[in-house]
Amino acid sequence: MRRALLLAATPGVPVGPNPRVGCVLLGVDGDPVGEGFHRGAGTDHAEVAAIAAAGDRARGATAVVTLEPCHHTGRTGPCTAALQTAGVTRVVYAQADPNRAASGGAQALAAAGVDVVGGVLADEALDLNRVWTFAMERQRPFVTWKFATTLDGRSAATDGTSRWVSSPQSRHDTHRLRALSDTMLVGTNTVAVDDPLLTVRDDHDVALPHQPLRAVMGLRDLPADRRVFNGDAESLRLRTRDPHEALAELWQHERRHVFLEGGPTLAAAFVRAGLVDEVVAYLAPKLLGAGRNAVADLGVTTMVDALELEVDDVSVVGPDVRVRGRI
Ligand SMILES: NC(=O)C1=CN([C@@H]2O[C@H](COP(=O)(O)OP(=O)(O)OC[C@H]3O[C@@H](n4cnc5c(N)ncnc54)[C@H](OP(=O)(O)O)[C@@H]3O)[C@@H](O)[C@H]2O)C=CC1
Ligand SMILES: Nc1c(N[C@@H]2O[C@H](COP(=O)(O)O)[C@@H](O)[C@H]2O)[nH]c(=O)[nH]c1=O
Repeated sequence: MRRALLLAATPGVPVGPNPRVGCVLLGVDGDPVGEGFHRGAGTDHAEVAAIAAAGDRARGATAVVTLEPCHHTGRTGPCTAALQTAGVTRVVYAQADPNRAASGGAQALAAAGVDVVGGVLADEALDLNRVWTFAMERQRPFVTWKFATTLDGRSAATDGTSRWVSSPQSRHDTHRLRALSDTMLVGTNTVAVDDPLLTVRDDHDVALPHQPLRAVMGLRDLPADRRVFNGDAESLRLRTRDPHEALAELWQHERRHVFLEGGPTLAAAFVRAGLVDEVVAYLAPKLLGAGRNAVADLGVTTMVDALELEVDDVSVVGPDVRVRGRI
């Protein structure tokens, strides 16, 4: 299972809405005879890739897989059928499939006479697909709200400028985090004021080959020549002010992880709706004294009602401090 977990964690995969999955096939004498991992929606599932690698040696084999084998036809066929056709007689999996559409594989295999064991290193498998699992259980994308603020809690100066609050090191770090998501999200006013690109770029400011969707939320019309609508990545207008509606639409587009980059108005709307699942704040050692608050009104009027973060990481990034936590 540790080998299967390593395969699942292969960097750069999967591309698209699917989880990371790895599989090792052990032949009748217990030696590995094939292995595989999932590369992204529409490509072979890990079990099918491992079976292809094992060939005839899959007959009588044990499949060790990080996620319960799927039992549905999506873009590809059910792994339960592929395992049985290949003659696999035992299946050991880590995490039960939280995807309602694809679950039931363990039960189906057991009913067909396959020896099935679940839950082996389940926590490690879950950790690998933390965001995807959350999204599947809630049937909506996981939301990370990231913002950069001065020490006195400002995200822009009074004239609207915010380039830059955080240091180059922090901004490189942000691009690393952007790359982990499948959707960038900002409000219409950030597009109007900042004209952001919202792409994922490397340390030399070059766009990476795979880009998240760039979503802009709000009702107003925006000029077509804003950079967020250029051809560097896909763009989407979410013509709503309702965070639930926006996430539902993104879910329809098979989005699992939204990276909300502001501004303060949109961020407040998501916080008030209880739809921020992770906060990443970069605190820059700068003072503005006036300007835009890092987040707009949250309806909190007294200290005991302050929203508190359960902090799981505090790191120094260049001259800034990065705080990560859950509300
Ligand atoms: N330091 C940082 O990390 C960041 C700083 N900034 C700075 O923040 C400023 C822009 O922030 P801000 O003005 O708050 O803009 P936002 O990007 O939050 O956009 C606000 C607009 O979004 C639309 N909207 C969508 N959903 C809602 C909702 N639920 N409630 C209210 N409005 C909604 C409204 O416009 P509509 O009429 O179209 O519906 C609203 O005017 C700029 O100065 C920018 O530089 C921005 C991002 C990050
Ligand atoms: N000002 C500010 C941030 N602002 C966010 O980054 C967007 C610009 O993205 P791009 O055009 O792709 O570089 C901007 O519109 C806003 O959403 N981010 C930060 O890490 N640090 C900062 O100081």
